[in-house]
Amino acid sequence: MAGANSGTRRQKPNILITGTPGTGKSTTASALAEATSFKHICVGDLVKDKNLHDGWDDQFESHVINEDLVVDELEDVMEGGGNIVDYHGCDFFPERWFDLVVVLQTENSILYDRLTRRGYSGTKLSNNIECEIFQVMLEEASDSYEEEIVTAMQSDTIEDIDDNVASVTMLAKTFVPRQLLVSRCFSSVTSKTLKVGDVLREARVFSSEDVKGYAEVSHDWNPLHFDQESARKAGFEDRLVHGMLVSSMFPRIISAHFPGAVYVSQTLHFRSPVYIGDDILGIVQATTLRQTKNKYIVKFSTKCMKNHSELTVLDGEATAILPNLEMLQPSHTE
Ligand SMILES: Nc1ncnc2c1ncn2[C@@H]1O[C@H](COP(=O)(O)OP(=O)(O)OP(=O)(O)O)[C@@H](O)[C@H]1O
Repeated sequence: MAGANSGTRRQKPNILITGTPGTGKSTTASALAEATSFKHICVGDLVKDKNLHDGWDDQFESHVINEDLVVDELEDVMEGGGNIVDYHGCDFFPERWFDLVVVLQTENSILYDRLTRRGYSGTKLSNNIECEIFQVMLEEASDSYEEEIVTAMQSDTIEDIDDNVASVTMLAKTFVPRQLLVSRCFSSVTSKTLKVGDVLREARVFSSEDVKGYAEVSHDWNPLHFDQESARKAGFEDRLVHGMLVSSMFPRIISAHFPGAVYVSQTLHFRSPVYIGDDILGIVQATTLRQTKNKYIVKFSTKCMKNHSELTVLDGEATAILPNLEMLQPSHTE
């Protein structure tokens, strides 16, 4: 599955919203489409409108979807990116289509009431409730896509919808095309849940333009970053990326996952040089969580490694205040 959608040239991500019927896929997808200006594709409607089915199933009271016709119908539009696809299944879509797969989940009694209100009863009702109890959709998504792009989100209340839309919008807006990031990943950690041990990761390759841009704002024009000869004379293999620029991966990773995070401190040890063009993996792991009145103070171990080796180039510790963690379940408190 590795590298399933590498090589894609889309500039905007494709997002799949999946889950058991009634978990709020259409509601969430349409709010998300409004927030992002992405296109909302409701596969159920598409199947009906374009006759992409093999007839009606009396037992399940729904059309028998023709998966091949659906894939053919959507292939071109998915290539362009910027799509939000909503469907209660996900294993037949080509893996390369999606950059983020959101599995909505709803507490069983809430889902039971919602489906009953929609007229579900008998086998249809019990099948769907069982599907939710056994987390069938999460398992299908986990089996079909890379772990890093699959995220489960609770969808019990209207506030959950708002939170989920805000989180996914943030991820969509910070999407970096594959040709710029070697292994961009959406973490399964969401802005609503965090526990000790959770890890956030993101990869980045720093270019000459990045180094020049950093020098322009920092006024650090050290020749080691711009002149190969100077870098070699100083004992390096090539031009260096500013260490502080590399370390900027940490606040970027934390704030991308926890919008509104207030960065309090960061220690840094520069262990090994980073050269322009190196593929760097930033790793941030929650090590302690402390709850105060209405916010959480979280310590993270922070590390950058060369992506294809075990070499640590930079490490340290960060502390941040996270204001929006209503569902946080602290495993450890200080
Ligand atoms: N998080 C939520 N909080 C409150 N109500 C919700 C939530 N999610 C969905 N609902 C309500 O549940 C009903 C079903 O929602 P929706 O149609 O979005 O679900 P769905 O997962 O797309 O279902 P289907 O797969 O059958 O199309 C709607 O009346 C919607 O308003």
